[in-house]
Amino acid sequence: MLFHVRMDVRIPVDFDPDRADELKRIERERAQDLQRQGKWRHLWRIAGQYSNFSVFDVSDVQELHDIVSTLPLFPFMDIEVTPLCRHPSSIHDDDR
Ligand SMILES: O=C(O)C[C@H]1C=CC(=O)O1
Repeated sequence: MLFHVRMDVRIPVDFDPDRADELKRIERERAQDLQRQGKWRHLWRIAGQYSNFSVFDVSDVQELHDIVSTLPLFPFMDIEVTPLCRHPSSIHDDDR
C-alpha cells in the first residue's frame, strides 16, 4: 500500500543543539536504510520549510505507523497521512 506522508519538523528553539544534531544524524541513517529497503519510496524537501513530502510503500497502515512512530525525530513532528491508490490513467506499472 502507498501512503503520502507530510512531516513538519518542529524542534523547540531551546532544545540542546548537539542532541538535535545527533537525532538528525540517526534520522538520516534510518531514512536512508528504509529507502534502500524500498519502503520509503520518495523523500522530498518542501521548499523553504523544515518539512518533507514522502511516499511510503508498506504492507498496511500498521507498518506505516510502526515506521513513522519510531523515527528519531517523531516526537518533534506533525504528521499528515493520505492513503493512495492507483489512478486509472496512470502509465506507471509501479503505482500500487
Ligand atoms: O528532514 C526531514 O524532513 C525530517 C526527516 C526525514 C528524513 C530525514 O532524514 O529527516
